[in-house]
Amino acid sequence: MPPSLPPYLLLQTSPTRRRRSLHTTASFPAGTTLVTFPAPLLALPSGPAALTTCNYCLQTSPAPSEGTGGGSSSRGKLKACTACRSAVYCGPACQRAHWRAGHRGECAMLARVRREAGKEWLPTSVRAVAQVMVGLAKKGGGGGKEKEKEDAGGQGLLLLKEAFGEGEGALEGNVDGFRAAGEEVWRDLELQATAAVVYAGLLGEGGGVVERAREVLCKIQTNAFNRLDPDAGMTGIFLDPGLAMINHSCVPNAFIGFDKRTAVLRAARPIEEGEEITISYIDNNLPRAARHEALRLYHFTCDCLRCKDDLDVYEVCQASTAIPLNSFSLQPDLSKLRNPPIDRAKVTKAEVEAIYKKWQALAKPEDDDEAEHLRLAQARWELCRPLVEAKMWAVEPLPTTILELTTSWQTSYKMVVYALPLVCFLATECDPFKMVAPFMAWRIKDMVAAIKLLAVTGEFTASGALATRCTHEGLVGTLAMADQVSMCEALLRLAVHHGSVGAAQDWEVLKEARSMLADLESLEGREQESSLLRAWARDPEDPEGAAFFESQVLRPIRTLSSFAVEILEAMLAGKSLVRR
Ligand SMILES: C[S@@+](CC[C@H](N)C(=O)[O-])C[C@H]1O[C@@H](n2cnc3c(N)ncnc32)[C@H](O)[C@@H]1O
Repeated sequence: MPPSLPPYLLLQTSPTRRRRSLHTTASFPAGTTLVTFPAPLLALPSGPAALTTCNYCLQTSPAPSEGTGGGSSSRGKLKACTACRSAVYCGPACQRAHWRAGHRGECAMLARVRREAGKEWLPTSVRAVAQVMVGLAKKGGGGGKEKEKEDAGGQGLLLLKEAFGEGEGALEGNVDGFRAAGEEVWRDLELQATAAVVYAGLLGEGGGVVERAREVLCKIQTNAFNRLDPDAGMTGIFLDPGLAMINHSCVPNAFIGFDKRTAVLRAARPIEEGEEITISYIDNNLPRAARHEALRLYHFTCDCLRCKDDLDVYEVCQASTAIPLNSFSLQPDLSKLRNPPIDRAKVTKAEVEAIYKKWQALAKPEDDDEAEHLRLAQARWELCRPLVEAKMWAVEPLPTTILELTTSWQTSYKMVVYALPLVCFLATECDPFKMVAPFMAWRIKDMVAAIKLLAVTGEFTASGALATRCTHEGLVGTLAMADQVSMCEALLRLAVHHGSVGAAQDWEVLKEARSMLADLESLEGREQESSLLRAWARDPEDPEGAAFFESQVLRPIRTLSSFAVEILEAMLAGKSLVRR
């Protein structure tokens, strides 16, 4: 039993290809933190990010500044290890902790690679395999196993040997699956394994050391998680033998978040006693063929309910036990989540698969050329037309098409005002159906994006500049009439409440939301509005608070959201922008 697992999660072993799985011995409400994994076997920033991300806590920092010319180099606020200069840290505490957690074993190797091969960093998988191989090559302390257990490093070494060994506690490697995946895949693994062995200085060991390293790589590919950071995107890999016992489902009951060097497993919906804990290894909202393609790396065919019955995102949402959590959200109309107003007759699932394939095949512009990006957005929107006709806004690739456009408009002088209806649309018509639990990070991120846009449009409204920056009279009129400060306060209360459940307490987005809320609460002359919103946040059924939220927040957000499609049609399909 991996030591990182608590007693209320039972490891079960069956002879099927799924082998081991984790089951609960108790029930848990949605949002419960089930386990934290603070001491991974491997936690690495990705490739070159080793020079811009603290190698221990994995926090990124501003762009590197020039070295000081002495024995150590300074990279922004990060300081490099003076010996290898290939691992950087945000402070001495992280540097010391990383030394104990594994840098002790790789420092000399990284220094040699820099000296002899001129490489400042290694590809993530190569560095990971080299780290493991160096660890496995260690003979252990002079005092034997018992002595090894006594010190923290020894404990880590024992776990490493167990995970990458052959015994019962060994990680699944799917080696036969990788071998059967074809010559190209197998050869590529060999190249990476060879590089790791060479860099680790173990080539002379003989005895099938490259073969051994390839098996290590197979285990890492099967069990390490891409450390997905909602702010910075992908930032490296994370492997814990306990976390690695959790199987995949496209309708998972749990999800992983990352907080610096710790992975946190939380319940995505209420979980019953005895249920298997599952997470999604991939973006589970893609159409089935795309999901199965993404899962090929794991060498199994998913037979979850979503796959068996080919359920789309709306069918999954309709059956979700997390729906009631939306009473306190921007989509409190629970009947809409249970009976979405879509027209399935307009597009078949096979057509959705075909749309997704063509959408993926569209070439992305290589630079920032605005015209090229617009052409791509137009082509994507045209491909998604059957989904638009069916009003299936939450079915990929439509929400991603809208999200990418919104993200680029947010920072565009010309388009920023139009980004607001789009982000309101995402937060009400796409996100709640795709991610039913309101504490999911992407739902919170879109709400915070709406708050920031409201702050921008609020300034334009106050200065009278709005009408000159926007030709959509409905949008101008709605913003002129809206109490944009109360809208911001309500969104902030939602973000802070749900962010505190589903994310790390020092998640940047959450910290920012907390500080913006404190600023708004201290504004003079808004005592009445604030008190009504506080009442609604305490109890979403509070009659006065709920009425205020409905009329001053939800109604304008729905109106803004209702402009999104005509704005998209005008900007992407050349239709006129309706003036009202
Ligand atoms: C991270 S491990 C999960 C633990 C694994 N079951 C074990 O016994 O070590 C990932 C591997 O587990 C298996 N697996 C995970 N989810 C599965 C599923 N839904 N159906 C079948 N096999 C699955 C696959 O072999 C996959 O490559």
